[in-house]
Amino acid sequence: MLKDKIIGIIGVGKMGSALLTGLLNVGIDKKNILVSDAYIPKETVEERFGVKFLENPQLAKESDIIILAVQPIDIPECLQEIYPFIDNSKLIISIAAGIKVEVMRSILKKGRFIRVMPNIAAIVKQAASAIYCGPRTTKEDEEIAMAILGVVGEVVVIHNERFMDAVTGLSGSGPAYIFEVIEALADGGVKVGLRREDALKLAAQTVKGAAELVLKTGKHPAELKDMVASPGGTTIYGLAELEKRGTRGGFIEAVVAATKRSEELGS
Ligand SMILES: NC(=O)C1=CN([C@@H]2O[C@H](COP(=O)(O)OP(=O)(O)OC[C@H]3O[C@@H](n4cnc5c(N)ncnc54)[C@H](O)[C@@H]3O)[C@@H](O)[C@H]2O)C=CC1
Ligand SMILES: O=C(O)[C@@H]1CCC=N1
Repeated sequence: MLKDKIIGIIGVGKMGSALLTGLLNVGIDKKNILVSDAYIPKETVEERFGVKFLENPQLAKESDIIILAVQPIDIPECLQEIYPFIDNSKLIISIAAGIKVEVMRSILKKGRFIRVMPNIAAIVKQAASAIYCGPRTTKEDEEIAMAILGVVGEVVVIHNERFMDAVTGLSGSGPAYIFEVIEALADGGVKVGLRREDALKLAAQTVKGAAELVLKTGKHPAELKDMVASPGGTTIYGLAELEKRGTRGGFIEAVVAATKRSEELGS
């Protein structure tokens, strides 16, 4: 389905380059991918990825699918640049936090829009992504977005755009929360005498293993937690410390705050 389309990626920073690498890794022909970036030099991009580098307007003209992978603040300028080359045959997929389909539509007037939210684990093909298909998109458009995001991880479809901000607060920003957890667990390990490298490996693998258990068993996390905590054992003492410090409430409020910020970015 993607093989006969020209895919243009605007912005090849952290997320744009992860998507580009994912597409190349599943065998999309380099000739069918175009990229642009306002700051990363053409030579650097062409040498690193072997794909054609164009300015934004030319990229928009030549692409069937345009992926916007710039910061939210840069979206309006990008859209102004590509405006003359957008007609209803173009599918525009934005990964920008907060930017609503209607905002893009109001600038470009034409085109079909899909708003998506992947996360940084796209770099290792373990992203948790959500997609929202705007009005006038087709079933094929949805399948295309699923296929593109699918090259970097798991994808869910969201049917109400309002919840894209919630996705952003949870899984879009979420890896950063978990990196702090991993760092803190490793620090704890170092405090009780482990070597830093061992502590970090054990902490990261612990998070990965716990996540796999939730995903593969389908059990509620509380049930899995109970499987770890033996009566009068070590785990319940650790958990009691987390409860004293309101750790669970902290994570809940982190998601709420990031969701609100996503809403602000879009207003
Ligand atoms: N970093 C993350 O974990 C995630 C980021 N996002 C979203 O992805 C988007 C990109 O984020 P990152 O890749 O982290 O940012 P980044 O800063 O690494 O990359 C953005 C790229 O856009 C380029 N750029 C800026 N203005 C441009 C223009 N007018 N034309 C062409 N290129 C331009 C920059 O030179 C840069 O290379 C943002 O909108 C962000 O909200 C979504 C999910 C996760
Ligand atoms: O922090 C941000 O705004 C972006 C969106 C989700 C993850 N990073």
